[in-house]
Amino acid sequence: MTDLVLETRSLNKCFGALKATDAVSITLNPGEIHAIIGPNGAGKSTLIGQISGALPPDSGSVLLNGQDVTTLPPPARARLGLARTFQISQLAMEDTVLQNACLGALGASGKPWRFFRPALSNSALRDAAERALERVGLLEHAATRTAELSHGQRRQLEVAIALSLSPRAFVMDEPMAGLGTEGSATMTRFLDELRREAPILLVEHDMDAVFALADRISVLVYGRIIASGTVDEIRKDQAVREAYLGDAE
Ligand SMILES: Nc1ncnc2c1ncn2[C@@H]1O[C@H](COP(=O)(O)OP(=O)(O)OP(=O)(O)O)[C@@H](O)[C@H]1O
Repeated sequence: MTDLVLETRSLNKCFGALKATDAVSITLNPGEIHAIIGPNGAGKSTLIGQISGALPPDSGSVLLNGQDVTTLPPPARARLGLARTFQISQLAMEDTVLQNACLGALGASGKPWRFFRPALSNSALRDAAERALERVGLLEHAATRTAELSHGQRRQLEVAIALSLSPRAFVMDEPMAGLGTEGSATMTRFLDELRREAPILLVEHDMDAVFALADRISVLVYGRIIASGTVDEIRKDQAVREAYLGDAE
C-alpha cells in the first residue's frame, strides 16, 4: 500500500523525433504542493495531459492513490478524484457562474455538459456547486453571466469547478496566468489553504508564487526532470540556475 496520492512512472511521449517528456517520474504526497517549473516548451503541458488522461503516453504509467489509471479516460480519472483546473477557454461564457460551477460534477459523470443542462435542478449537484463557489468567494456572483466576470474571478471559477469534484488531488496549469500582482497574491493565499483539502501538482511560471507555495519543486527541461528538491535546494542548484533560473533572478 502506498501513501502517494499521485505518481508518474517513467512517462514518455514523443512528437515525431521530439521527446516532449522523457522518462518523467514524479510523486505527489498528501498535503503538499509540488511545483513543476521549466522554460517554454519544456514539456509541462504534455506531462499534465498525460496525467489528466487527455494525452496517451507512449510508455510509462500514471497511478492515482496506488491505482494504475494509465488507460482510463479523463472523466474516469476525475471520478477517482483527480481534478485538473479547467482552462478559461472551457468556461461557457453565456452561462451563469453557477451553471459553470456544476461543470465539475457533470464532467465527472462523463457526459457532455450541454446534454445535462437541466441537471441544474439536481439539488445535490447544485449544493456542491454552491459550496465550491462559496469557498472561492464567488457565491454572490452565482447568477452572474460568466462573461461579466473579471479575469481573476474566472480563475477563481476554474478552481470552484475543480473543487466541486471533492478531489483527492489537484492538477493546476498556470493558475496565476494573467492575474496581476494583487490577483496572484490572492490566489497564492487560496492555494495555500487548499492544499489542506487535497495536494496540488502546480505547473506555474510565476516564481514568486512557486517559491511561496511549493514544498517541492521539480524542474523540467527538454522533457527531462533535471532536478527535484525543496525551494532552497532548487534555488541553489547550479544546473537549474544555468538552464532556467539564471535569467529569472
Ligand atoms: N501536439 C503536438 N504536436 C507536435 N509537437 C508538440 C505537440 N504538443 C507539444 N509539442 C511540442 O512538445 C514540446 C513540449 O511542449 P509543451 O507544450 O508540453 O511545453 P510546455 O512546457 O508546456 O511549454 P509552455 O510553458 O510554453 O506552455 C514543445 O517543443 C512543443 O512544440
